[in-house]
Amino acid sequence: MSQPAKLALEDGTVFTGLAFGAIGEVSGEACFNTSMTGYQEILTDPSYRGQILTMTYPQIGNYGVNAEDMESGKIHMAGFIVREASRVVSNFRSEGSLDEFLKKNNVVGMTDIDTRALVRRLRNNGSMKAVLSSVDLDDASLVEKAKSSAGLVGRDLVQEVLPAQQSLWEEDLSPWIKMGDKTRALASRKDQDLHVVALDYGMKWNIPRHLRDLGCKVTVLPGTASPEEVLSHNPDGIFLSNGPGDPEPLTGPIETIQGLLGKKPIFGICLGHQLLSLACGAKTFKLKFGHRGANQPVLDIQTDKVEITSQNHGFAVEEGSLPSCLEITHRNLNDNTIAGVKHKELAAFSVQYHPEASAGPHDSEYLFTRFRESMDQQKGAAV
Ligand SMILES: NC(=O)CC[C@H](N)C(=O)O
Repeated sequence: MSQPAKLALEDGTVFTGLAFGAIGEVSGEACFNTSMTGYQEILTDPSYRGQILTMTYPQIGNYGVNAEDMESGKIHMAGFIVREASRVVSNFRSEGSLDEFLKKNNVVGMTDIDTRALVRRLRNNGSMKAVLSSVDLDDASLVEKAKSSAGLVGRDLVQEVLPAQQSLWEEDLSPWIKMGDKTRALASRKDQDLHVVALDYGMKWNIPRHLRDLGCKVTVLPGTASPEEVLSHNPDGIFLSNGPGDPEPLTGPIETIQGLLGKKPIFGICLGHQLLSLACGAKTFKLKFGHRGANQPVLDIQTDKVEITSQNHGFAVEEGSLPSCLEITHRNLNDNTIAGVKHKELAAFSVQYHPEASAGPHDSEYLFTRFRESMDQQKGAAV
């Protein structure tokens, strides 16, 4: 029989459920994800650093976990909450249960609360600081801890998930992705005729897998690299990755991007999109409860097509602050916020969502092709 666990929000609400995964206590921002599947990719996405995530889908864990579906080397999120953890793990790819995976990664979890009530509270009142504990079960003490916890705003969380050193990316895109998507338009290329430097702020691994699949050699550098360091690799293009937390305190990476703009084609995803926009003079703001899920509709203004996208962000680029050098290319159709921008004169564009999916639909894969085309164009022009 599991022992009890509690989630306390800074507004004084306390949910009591059962402990799951590791026993312990963590603080973080309470948020929710509306994906029905993909919990392993979500858990290992480094952008969740500092957050306690609740899945809205009521039963999680039924297909287990495996060594292939990792989006980074470990789980970075602070805590994980599900309504019901599947008691049965059944899939031919499964190598273990979600409970064991959480324990192995020392991640505190909880099951058996009314996740609908929690999510409704977060949607109505906004994301909140929270404490999840299976060691302290005193409501007043937990609420106090939630109130005095650090929160996300103004903190540099990227330094906690940065790679220690540069590396050459060597993993291919999973054959399951290609097999599962019969409409997949992208042809795999092995030639590595282009070189991309990926600035890693907590990068999801399916991004360099995609770049490699498009025929790019990918050198991964810590996101704190200087413009000189990046350019010393003589890249054909520069990729700006996703990553955790508030983008505004990341002054070093923003200055680096300013030093790289116009030198080589740039493509940014999520935090990379926010940093590119900040480098061009825009501002970012905190969304009320963020966008997290694999079912977020986005309009590509250029083609007038709607794509269903995978998202995980709590901040966004402020429309009123957009400098005249940037043009809006994509909009989130749930709340009309900016979902993509491009530079009007220089080869630089970015999206607030995740074309690499993992987990989620592959509608937006075309963005990798756009990046490849902008590199091909610039390389062709230079010859
Ligand atoms: N996935 C990401 O890169 C997230 C970006 C940023 N940390 C945000 O929450 O908005």
